[in-house]
Amino acid sequence: MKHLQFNNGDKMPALGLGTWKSAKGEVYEVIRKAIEIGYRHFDCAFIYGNEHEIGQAISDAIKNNEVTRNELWITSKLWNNRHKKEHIQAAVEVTLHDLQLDYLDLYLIHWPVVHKYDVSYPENGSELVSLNEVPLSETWQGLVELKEKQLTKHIGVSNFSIKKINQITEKTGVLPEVLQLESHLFLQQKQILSFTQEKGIFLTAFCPLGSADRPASRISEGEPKLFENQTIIEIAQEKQQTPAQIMLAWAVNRGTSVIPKSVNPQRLKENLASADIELSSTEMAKLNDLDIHYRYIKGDFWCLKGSDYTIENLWDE
Ligand SMILES: NC(=O)C1=CN([C@@H]2O[C@H](COP(=O)(O)OP(=O)(O)OC[C@H]3O[C@@H](n4cnc5c(N)ncnc54)[C@H](OP(=O)(O)O)[C@@H]3O)[C@@H](O)[C@H]2O)C=CC1
Ligand SMILES: O=C1CO[C@H](CO)[C@@H](O)[C@@H]1O
Repeated sequence: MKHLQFNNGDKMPALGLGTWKSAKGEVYEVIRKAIEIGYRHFDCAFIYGNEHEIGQAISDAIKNNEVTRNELWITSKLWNNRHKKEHIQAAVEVTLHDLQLDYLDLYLIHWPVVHKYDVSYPENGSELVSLNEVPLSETWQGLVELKEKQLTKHIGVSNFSIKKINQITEKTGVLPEVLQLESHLFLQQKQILSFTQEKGIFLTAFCPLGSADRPASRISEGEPKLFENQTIIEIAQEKQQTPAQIMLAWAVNRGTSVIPKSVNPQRLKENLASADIELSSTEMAKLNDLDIHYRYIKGDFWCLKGSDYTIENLWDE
């Protein structure tokens, strides 16, 4: 498995398993199967509501000598209602308890958005808290301290713009090690990728297959579908691979890590195998031309009337 190597020698496997929407009652078997077929990188989050079951699967696989803790790369994320400095350590401790781990490999700030403490999903602007009140640099400093306490080996951010990364870095003097964001052939994030490469930040691509199983409320009518794209289909046919494998191989071939979600044993295998597919410079050039800057996870659900969050200041575009 290709990997991204950190300054201290730690290696993040280039292809990991996404776990958003992997349902309780189902995800235990999925994780056991994934470990059996060779997955070593798992992308989790408190808000996915399934860390307890994932933890049980990891713990059982370790007890059963199928894998060691050292061989695994486990990411989790701080939810938006725990951004205040006094809440951060307790939040990671809940995640560590649920995952049955002593440390995470990577902990991320999930969104540059703050909710009130008892609000998981805000329904109106009064349930959101301004970044002027709880600045991202305060939350980032909290993650820096978690790393110092060895509760996580690496720290990073998710859904952050270049401007927000610069802000937290200037305030704390500490650069994120990883930026996780939506990236796929229709949203290639070329400017952010060059910024991160210049700074030595690794990029992890989420929704690499277009996230077709998102909640219906987050699907826009007539949105472009990666699986219907002719260039992807033709390259897949020529190489005798599947379209999903071409989408994932593109992400790995351009030096990012990528975290497709699946609960289907056949697709788990297919996706894992894509990390070893080499694409020629001609194939990469054709795929690089498919960018249409189309975002599936729009973030408009945070931009509620009565709050100061807007699409413009969320993405800084
Ligand atoms: N930081 C953040 O804010 C976010 C992080 N994420 C992370 O990224 C992960 C991936 O993103 P996600 O939104 O799940 O979407 P993906 O782009 O990974 O797509 C998942 C969908 O694709 C299907 N699928 C998987 N493999 C194949 C295949 N080989 N062929 C055809 N269909 C396939 C899955 O179905 P099936 O399961 O039935 O195989 C599911 O319906 C998440 O699970 C989560 O861990 C996602 C969104 C936001
Ligand atoms: O990671 C993600 C998927 O689930 C979350 C909660 O619904 C999303 O908001 C987020 O983008």
